[in-house]
Amino acid sequence: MIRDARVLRAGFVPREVEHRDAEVNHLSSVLEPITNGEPADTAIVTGPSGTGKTCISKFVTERLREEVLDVEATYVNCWRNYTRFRTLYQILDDLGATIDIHRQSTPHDELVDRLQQHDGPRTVIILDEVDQLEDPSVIYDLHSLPQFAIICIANKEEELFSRVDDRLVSRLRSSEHVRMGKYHDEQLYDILSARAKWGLDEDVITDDQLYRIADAAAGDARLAIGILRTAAGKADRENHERITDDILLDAAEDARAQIKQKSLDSLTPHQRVVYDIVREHGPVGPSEIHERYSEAVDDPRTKRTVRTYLSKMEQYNLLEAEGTSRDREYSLVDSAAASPMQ
Ligand SMILES: Nc1ncnc2c1ncn2[C@@H]1O[C@H](COP(=O)(O)OP(=O)(O)OP(=O)(O)O)[C@@H](O)[C@H]1O
Repeated sequence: MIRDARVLRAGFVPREVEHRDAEVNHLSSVLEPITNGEPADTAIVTGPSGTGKTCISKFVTERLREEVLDVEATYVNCWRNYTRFRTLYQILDDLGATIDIHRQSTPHDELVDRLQQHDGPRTVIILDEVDQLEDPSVIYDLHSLPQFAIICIANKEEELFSRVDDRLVSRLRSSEHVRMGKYHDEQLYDILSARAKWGLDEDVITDDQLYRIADAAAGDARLAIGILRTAAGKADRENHERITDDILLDAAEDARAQIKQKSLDSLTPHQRVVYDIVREHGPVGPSEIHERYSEAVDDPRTKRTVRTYLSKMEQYNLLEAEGTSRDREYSLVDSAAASPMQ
């Protein structure tokens, strides 16, 4: 049943990406100067969850590295490494320059100095989930170092810009911006079909079933591939020769639950407190959320930061908001109401 399980994993970067030629070309052209040893502009890649931001950024960087010898790449998930220190440390660690850095005592400036002194090949730094940085000034640190080309990935540009100071906003506004929209069903079908071709034995799933997955995933390639993976896994475990319609129905629910759990596990401790407040008191407005949150934690972040937490959780389908910006209220997403598998 399963020919190559890697192809069905969430983080897999395929040899060919589907339907993103314009975005691939745009991003490649922004990074192109580093292939001649020149500094490149910072690129900002935005779009909803599952639109291929990470995949396309890694794909383009890998292709560059295939073309020229002296380009390196490093990837940091800023949601996981949400402090300035951790992001800088992660990059230095990837470059092999963390020996004698003490996790607690080394000042930030020294980490930045180290990066500045780095005299290895030019390096593309992918800052994924960059809108999750508690202190976005790390973008400024990196932006000013010519030996690094930066790709900043975020869901919404406003969220990124609202949290950085003016000098950085003006620099970022003049950066190259690659926007990714949700996929149409046909596009998702093509993405799924390529994965099924490489990952599964022949005739394990029908075209009609692939279309139904595409439809249920509503533009989100992460969910679409998750449904395919879950269905194939179950069919394989139960020794079916094909993916049955019943398996497919359950797979949509299971894949959503898995993605939700992963998103919950990604929340920072402060975000988790905010999520729990909405769970217990929703529907609830941002002011009340902030009040309750400030009482619950020792060093509360600003209202603006908590608003970005709420927006992120909305993007990741953990929370939903109702009302206009004045009377907006948040509650937990009702998973049962998600677009069902037909
Ligand atoms: N155009 C594409 N061609 C082939 N596979 C794709 C394409 N776009 C996305 N994928 C696949 O879909 C999955 C989700 O994509 P990706 O992680 O890049 O989304 P994202 O926009 O970064 O989402 P998030 O904001 O949730 O991190 C990955 O497995 C990726 O390989």
